[in-house]
Amino acid sequence: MSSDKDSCESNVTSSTRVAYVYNEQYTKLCDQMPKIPLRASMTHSLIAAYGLLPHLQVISPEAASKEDLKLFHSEDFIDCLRRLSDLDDEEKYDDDAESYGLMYDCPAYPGVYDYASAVVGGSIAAAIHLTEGHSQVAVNWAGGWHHAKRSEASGFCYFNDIVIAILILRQKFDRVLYVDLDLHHGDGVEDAFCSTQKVMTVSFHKVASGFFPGTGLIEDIGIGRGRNYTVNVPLKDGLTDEVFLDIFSSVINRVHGAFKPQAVVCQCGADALHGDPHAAFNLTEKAFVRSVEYLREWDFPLLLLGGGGYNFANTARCWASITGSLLHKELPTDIPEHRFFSDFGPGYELTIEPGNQRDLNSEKYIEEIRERIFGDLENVEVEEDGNPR
Ligand SMILES: O=C(/C=C/c1ccccc1NC(=O)c1ccccc1Oc1ccccc1)NO
Ligand SMILES: [Zn+2]
Repeated sequence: MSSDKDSCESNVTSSTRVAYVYNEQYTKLCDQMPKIPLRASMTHSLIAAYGLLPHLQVISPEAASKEDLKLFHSEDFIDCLRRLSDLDDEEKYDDDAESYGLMYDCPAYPGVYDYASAVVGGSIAAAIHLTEGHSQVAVNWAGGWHHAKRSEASGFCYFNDIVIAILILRQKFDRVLYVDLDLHHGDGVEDAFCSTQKVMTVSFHKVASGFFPGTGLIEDIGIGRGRNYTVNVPLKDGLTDEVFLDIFSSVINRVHGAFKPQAVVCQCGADALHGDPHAAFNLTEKAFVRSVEYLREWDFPLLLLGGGGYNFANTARCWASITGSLLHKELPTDIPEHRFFSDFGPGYELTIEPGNQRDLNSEKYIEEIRERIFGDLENVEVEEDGNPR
């Protein structure tokens, strides 16, 4: 029985409610990630400054247990990260560190285990919220670490919260679709599910010689039973909102028709935005907002995660815009006064200017990859009851 609160609250049902992973300690932990200092707080503060919190169902996460982490990661890798995390910086790395990727891009800084297991706990809480039917959409902007492998940290990713969240969704949903919007190929998630028909991974990313991680070529379509259930959309520098949304909508439309997903996970890595130090694509927040709106129209349980994004103000702009769109709230263009207001200069506006780099994605190139992917998807046929034809 709804109380006499204003009407917009009373007709919030599980199908319109948006779950939002947050608590103060969680955000403070995520702020400590050396590559993205304070980004978690900047994102949360902007969402709060736009008055969105009262319309969200805030879910407070607990750190993932070792059992949770073992759903995907090897025990020796987990133990190594735990051990190195407890050392202070002066201690020398043990020689295992390198074999587990815990050097260079993924230093095992003090407390990294607490950060990485907290983030997995956030994505687990969001996934469970969806399997229990409490809401149709759940968001963990601190998650999305798509490069982490079973026994190896990679590309600033320690534990793969996405793979573990998908495994939890699979406990209830027979077919789960994973969509990766990050500038980089979602290799860790693709590797985890490349040989199964139960999870289709679709990654849109930059491919160029020497660009990390170097995988995600159009001819990589999965192996064994999973053949044709991996989709890679390799793109070039200068990508615009229009070209992206055109290839995104046509590919996702075919994926939907062929794979008939019952739940969707979307990684919204914001390093594909104009203004990111990777300086690759010309995208604005509109590419992300419209992509998520497209996925939302199917009205399947939808889990949204963050990921890359190293222009922190633009990343906050993008994820706040998506959050507002999920709530059908038009956010005023002027950034509201809040703790990080000064980071949003010189324009202090929510919208991101499109980049003007030359678009190397010719129409011919886009048509070639679209036709190739459509052809591969012709081989995907699932029965409504989930068995392959
Ligand atoms: O964002 C990523 C991975 C990025 C990455 C992985 C391995 C090696 C290099 C990487 N990228 C960079 O270092 C990189 C390249 C250009 C501009 C900013 C970059 O990141 C940062 C991020 C924060 C601080 C310094 C550098 N995956 O989604
Ligand atoms: Zn990235």
